[in-house]
Amino acid sequence: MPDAITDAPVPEQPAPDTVEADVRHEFEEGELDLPYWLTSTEEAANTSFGRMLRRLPKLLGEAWLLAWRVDPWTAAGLAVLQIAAGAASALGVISVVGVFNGLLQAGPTPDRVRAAIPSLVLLVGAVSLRGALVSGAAAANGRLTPKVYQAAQMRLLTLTTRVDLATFDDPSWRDAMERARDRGINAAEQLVDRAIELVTNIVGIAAAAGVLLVLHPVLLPLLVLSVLPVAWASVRSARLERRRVLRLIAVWRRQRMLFDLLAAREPAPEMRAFTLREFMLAEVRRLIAKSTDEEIRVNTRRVRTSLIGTALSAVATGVTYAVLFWLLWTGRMELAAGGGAAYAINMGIGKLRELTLTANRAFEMGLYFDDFQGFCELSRQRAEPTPDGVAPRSFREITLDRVTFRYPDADNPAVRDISLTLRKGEVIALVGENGSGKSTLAAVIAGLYRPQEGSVTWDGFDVTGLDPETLRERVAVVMQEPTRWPMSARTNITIGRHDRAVTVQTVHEAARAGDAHDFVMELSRQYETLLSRHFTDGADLSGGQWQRLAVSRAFYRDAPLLICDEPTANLDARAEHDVYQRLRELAAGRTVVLITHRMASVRDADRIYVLDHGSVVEQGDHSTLMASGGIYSQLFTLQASAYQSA
Ligand SMILES: Nc1ncnc2c1ncn2[C@@H]1O[C@H](COP(=O)(O)OP(=O)(O)OP(=O)(O)O)[C@@H](O)[C@H]1O
Repeated sequence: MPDAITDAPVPEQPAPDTVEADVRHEFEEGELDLPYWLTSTEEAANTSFGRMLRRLPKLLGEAWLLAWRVDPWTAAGLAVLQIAAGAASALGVISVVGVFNGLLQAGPTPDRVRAAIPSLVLLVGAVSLRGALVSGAAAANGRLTPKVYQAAQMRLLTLTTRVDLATFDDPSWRDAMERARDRGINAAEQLVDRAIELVTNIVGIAAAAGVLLVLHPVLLPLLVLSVLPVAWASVRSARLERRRVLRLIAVWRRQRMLFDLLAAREPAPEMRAFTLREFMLAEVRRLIAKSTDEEIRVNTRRVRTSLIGTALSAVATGVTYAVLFWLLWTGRMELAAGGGAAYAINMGIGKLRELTLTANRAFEMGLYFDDFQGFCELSRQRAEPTPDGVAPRSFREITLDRVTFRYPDADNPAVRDISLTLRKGEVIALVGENGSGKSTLAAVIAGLYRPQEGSVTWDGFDVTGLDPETLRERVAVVMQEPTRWPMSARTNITIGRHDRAVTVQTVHEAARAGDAHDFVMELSRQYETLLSRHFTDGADLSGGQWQRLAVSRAFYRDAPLLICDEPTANLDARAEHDVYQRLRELAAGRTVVLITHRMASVRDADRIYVLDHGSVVEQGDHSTLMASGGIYSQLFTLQASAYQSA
């Protein structure tokens, strides 16, 4: 989208429509025709068939295991009912053949009817029994599949929330997550169904095949042959659809992102202010057109494939019946047996088609369930290690020794070779230009990212040996872009220590410390006001008010290490002054890491680290750094002079 526009080559003195054409050209290539970021999924689509066939039994087993874990009694009941239904339908086939045998045998008609009656009674019994069993199975299924869906959803969320933070910046993991979420969860549910259906079909076919084998062995392979083209067509069709999904998954993601942007409250003002409506709609239209074209193309190919399969199958069925007639013609088979055989062939073809369709659906769902399982496995590999060590309740010293951290897929480290020490009761400031690595370093200190090189120690304990959750229990963070939790004002504060019993006094204290109390009291339901305009009676706050709530949340957390990433960027001058005043009070006995671009706020810090391109280039207190005449003194003087001249 916009990046494609900026990257587009612009001729020196272009005619306006030449630029338009270039831009459009660049634009169109970006999404579908040049999907370098889709290469891996393309490969998956190409290589998945053989692998998938080999994996299918295992996947069916895994889906079944999921169902078994969720509700073993219902799962077992369902399996028994479905298999019994298959057996009843097999009995039906055999009894119909018996009816034919009776009716077509030699002798007077009343004798023939009499001979057919026992089989007819058996047939009625088998059909009724099958009906009852199928209803029972449907009831069990209705109970089981929602639970499987729920279990799959919970597994996905549990694993997603357990991966380490850096994994969220890995696009391949995000793609895998989208695929697992979009289709994988459904596939888990459906695969359980398909696994059972497959068994039922196989029982039914075994009956038809048994009958044919007894009547004449040559009929069975012919029967199989007549269904093979349909099977081929179904599998090919599933692969085409799967390839479409893989090709378009990133386009759909983008489409959904744009859809959310167009429908969400937050970007709505800017969308109007910049008159972006047509621009954005055009982009959505373009993406929809791309995916619709692809869908039509694939649908046409699927229909063509199905037509070829059906035509070939019709020819093979014709051959089967021709062979049957030949057997009757040449006296190799009795007429009575011929009637039964014709019925068994008809039934067999129907059952085999059902089996093919079920197997195909199982195959298709297996592909998506494979995605789901693959994502679960990937997330397990990326799960944060949870060593047994417990972080000390408080600490005297946190030391970073030659720490380097690189985001996934990034060319350069965001912080490199950094050594520093934070002592209890100190206020440490991190300053530097945009992108110099301050937030990343703060996240490393907070235990949110694990550095690839170097070590972080708390009172000499290497954090790699400590359970990260216990470490974070000791840290309070005011994020640069605090999350606007769509919950009440009270919860927005108490979520900072959600497991602590809430008292009015502690909530008010934290809110006062973060300068949030006064405006919260002005809300329609004060602390109980829902902070989301998406719901009736919900309220929204200004950027500064949200920031004050975030500061209050951090105060409420009451942790020995407080990390503030530009806590006052949206605050007015008075609120900023008050917050810093309280931060200084709070710092007594605690450690504060402060990131800010407002140089006046850091002059009282015990130590200031100046970052540039991920490295510490200067350090010391305010007067030392001013005296050295480096970046810090330049930035400070620049800001001070701006105020003085104003
Ligand atoms: N999630 C991420 N994935 C990949 N790269 C990132 C990510 N976050 C930051 N970076 C990159 O890491 C570098 C350091 O970013 P960081 O946010 O730490 O800088 P900063 O000094 O806090 O900037 P600012 O003053 O603008 O907040 C930048 O080059 C940035 O592009």
